[in-house]
Amino acid sequence: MDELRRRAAAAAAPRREEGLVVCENLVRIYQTEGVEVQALQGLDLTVAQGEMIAVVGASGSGKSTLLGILSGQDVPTAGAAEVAGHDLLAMKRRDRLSYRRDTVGFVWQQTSRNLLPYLSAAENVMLPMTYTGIKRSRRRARAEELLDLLSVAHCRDRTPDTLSGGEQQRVAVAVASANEPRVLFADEPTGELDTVTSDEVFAALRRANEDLGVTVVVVTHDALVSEQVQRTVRIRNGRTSTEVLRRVAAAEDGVEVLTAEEYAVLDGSGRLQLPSEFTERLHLRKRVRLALESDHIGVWPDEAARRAKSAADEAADAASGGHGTESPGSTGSPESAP
Ligand SMILES: Nc1ncnc2c1ncn2[C@@H]1O[C@H](COP(=O)(O)OP(=O)(O)OP(=O)(O)O)[C@@H](O)[C@H]1O
Repeated sequence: MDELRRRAAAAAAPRREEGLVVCENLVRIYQTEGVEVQALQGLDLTVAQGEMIAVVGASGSGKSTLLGILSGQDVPTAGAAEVAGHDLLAMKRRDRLSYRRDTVGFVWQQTSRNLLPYLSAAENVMLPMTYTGIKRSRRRARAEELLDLLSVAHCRDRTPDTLSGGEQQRVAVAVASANEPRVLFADEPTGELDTVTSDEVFAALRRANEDLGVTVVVVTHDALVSEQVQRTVRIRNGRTSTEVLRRVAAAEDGVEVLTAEEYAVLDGSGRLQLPSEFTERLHLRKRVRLALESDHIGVWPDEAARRAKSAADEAADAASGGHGTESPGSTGSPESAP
């Protein structure tokens, strides 16, 4: 009985993962003209304070939907999302405004969305500080410090139309960092830029992360960005599917090498997505057999499906001259397929 009570209590108050950004089982369903689109289908994501991560995924996988929710512009349909202790599902409208002003900063792909065209770079950076009660002289000093840190001090008195695309995006990072946000979200910040310029913008984001201590989440298609952060999270069909972790390790000869390892993401309910190249190769469909070994879990095709595949392989072999070898353990017939 005590055990049942303990389990019920645990289910009623699930222990949240620790992190500055925590999404658990996040769902976002759009309704348009009676059609339902499940943009996020139970997404889990944790970002630690001080981390800089990249989020990648095919078009339509849900990246922008996720950023819209985390930046306080959109509300999820279900699940849990917390940023720096703010519950994004329960947040009231007024709190949402101050959350967007003080807790998070954003950099969008379209430079025109980041900067006001009739203000100079320094005025653009000072603008978000207007409502914080900081004195004008202090606002100007901070704007200049930020522009200097991000290597765009020379752009201080120029309006955006006189800046290159890369300079505009670096000023945008300064604007997004003006109110000392806890997290900076960037949606394809280098999408419209060439490689060299994109490198400079990435360097500015890294500066914000390392020198200002801001946690950074970048949605990107740019390999230059996704391969330079320590963690890249891939979203597939509205869920986090894999993560690549990069580490510097010492090789036998003492030389430091960068290693990158890909992991599947296991959610709070024990679900994971198997990569399609694995499932297709082993003909894994619908059901699989699992076996617990001392240090890993084995995943095998369903026996009936495996027999059907062997039979299909044999038939293909026979058709091509019958020189193939029988698959080990192949005893079934196509009729036994599921
Ligand atoms: N406002 C909306 N109304 C209806 N459906 C939407 C809306 N916004 C997004 N969607 C749908 O939700 C799914 C996820 O879209 P989302 O824009 O988040 O993907 P994405 O990974 O950011 O794509 P891209 O890389 O092309 O920007 C898509 O099927 C999209 O069509």
